[in-house]
Amino acid sequence: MATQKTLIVYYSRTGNTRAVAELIQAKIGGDLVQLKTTAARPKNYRAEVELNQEEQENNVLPELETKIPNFANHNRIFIGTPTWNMALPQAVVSFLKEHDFADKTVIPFNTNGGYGAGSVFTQIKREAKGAAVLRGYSVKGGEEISGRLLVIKGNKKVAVAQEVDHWLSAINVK
Ligand SMILES: Cc1cc2nc3c(=O)[nH]c(=O)nc-3n(C[C@H](O)[C@H](O)[C@H](O)COP(=O)(O)O)c2cc1C
Repeated sequence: MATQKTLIVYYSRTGNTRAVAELIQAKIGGDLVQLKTTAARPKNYRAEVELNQEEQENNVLPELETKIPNFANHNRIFIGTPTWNMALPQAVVSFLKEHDFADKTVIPFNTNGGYGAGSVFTQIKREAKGAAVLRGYSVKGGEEISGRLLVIKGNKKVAVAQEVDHWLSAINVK
């Protein structure tokens, strides 16, 4: 079997999805990349909720500042994303549309405010054309709406690390 070159790409506003990405990297290695948009996002939560909804409704694809020059060299791509308005943040849609996933293995993961992954896994599956998309992992992260930002830390982080281990074993990813 060809050697696996792993990329762990994630989008994260308040650090929860990043925390999961780091747990995955600690477990199996790989290159860790945070997606950032060229234009600064609103700092204010309500303003981000509104801008995001507008972008989703109008299929706006925010330009990404993050470029991954050696993307083609990776055959295994983890994609981490929060749920925004029960769907993907449009920056993650930009990333999916900008890259060629043919013959790659894609492994999605998600954090959310308690309402679940929404459509993020089905959207990733739809956009990552030609990829084998493995079963994703989803966990409750922050609730910025109630002022809870980064919660995947301390004991919760230990528990999430165990769940990540079980998930990776179950999908046979080493
Ligand atoms: C713009 C925006 C929209 C959100 N929409 C949802 C939602 O529809 N459902 C949900 O469960 N959580 C929602 N959340 C909460 C995030 O999914 C949750 O806090 C997640 O852990 C944030 O990940 P991060 O810390 O990596 O940014 C939303 C957060 C933001 C900022």
